[in-house]
Amino acid sequence: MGFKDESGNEFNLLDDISFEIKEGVALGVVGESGCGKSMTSLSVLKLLPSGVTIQGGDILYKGDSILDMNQEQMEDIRGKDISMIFQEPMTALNPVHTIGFQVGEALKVHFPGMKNSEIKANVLEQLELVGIPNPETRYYQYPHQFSGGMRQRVMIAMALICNPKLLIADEPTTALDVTIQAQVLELMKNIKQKGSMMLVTHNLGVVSELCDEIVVMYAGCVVERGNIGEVFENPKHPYTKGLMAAVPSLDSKGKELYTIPGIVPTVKNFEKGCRFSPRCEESSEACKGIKPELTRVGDNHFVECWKYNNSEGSPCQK
Ligand SMILES: Nc1ncnc2c1ncn2[C@@H]1O[C@H](COP(=O)(O)OP(=O)(O)OP(=O)(O)O)[C@@H](O)[C@H]1O
Repeated sequence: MGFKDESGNEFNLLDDISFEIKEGVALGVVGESGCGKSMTSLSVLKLLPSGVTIQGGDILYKGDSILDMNQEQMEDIRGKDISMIFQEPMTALNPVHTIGFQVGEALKVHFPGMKNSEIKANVLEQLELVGIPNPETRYYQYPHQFSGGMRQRVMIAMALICNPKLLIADEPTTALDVTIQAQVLELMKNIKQKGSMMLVTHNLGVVSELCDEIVVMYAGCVVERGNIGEVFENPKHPYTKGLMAAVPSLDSKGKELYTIPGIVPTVKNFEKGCRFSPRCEESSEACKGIKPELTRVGDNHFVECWKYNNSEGSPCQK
């Protein structure tokens, strides 16, 4: 996936992204800001910002290519089969429509035969399920009458109203304060029982609580992915190890918190070889020049690092 700058130069924002979300599985996508998490999740629903295009590869939903789908087919899938929760509920909600209208809109679009009374009953049930008190009253209220946490619950109700097979949640708790975050996470845990989930977050703690599998992204690439237990117990990529070491814990109280040296490069400054090598404490000459391939290092555990590329692993079958 790439874009052209003002001078017409083309840049690859995402490269060689490969992963699968199986039915009933919650996948966490982590990485620092600017690593490409949001671009990856937006591409699943073809909601990329203008100027950013997908130039190769494929995105399959139940075996069908999303990239080959036309506008009408995409509209049929969005909100019904695959739905999305965004970081900022206020920007995603329309201030001039009631909450009831907005939550029920997807039902009207996807189930045109559904009676208004049925739509309302479904909306009230959904508002109740996501923990909004007094749904009968709240149904007729507007977004500005809701707190940040309640607005996020409305967003979740909107995303779930058609019982999607896959829910994509991009930093669903970032804009909320800590106590509300905990409540929304609890809600997400319940949602997880109902289908597949792709959870985009900076927060490894959230991933460990909610997810079955993890994808670690760095500078537009997947650098490690696999089963959550395996990756957390035995992280292989120096970047994953760095992210884990940077999580504060009770043991680290009073000690200086580890930070990964340097910053994520912008797309114009990606290294030719391993993109993490300039920040990597384990890098060697082998890391410069050619990008490593994603390599299998366990049953469901893959890593893109020269340390494993030639010796311990075998190339991943994409
Ligand atoms: N509209 C755009 N046009 C071109 N490049 C963009 C655009 N939006 C984002 N980018 C670039 O794409 C790359 C990936 O950004 P993305 O938002 O996917 O990262 P992220 O990991 O989700 O970050 P965050 O956690 O801050 O949301 C970054 O280098 C960013 O600068």
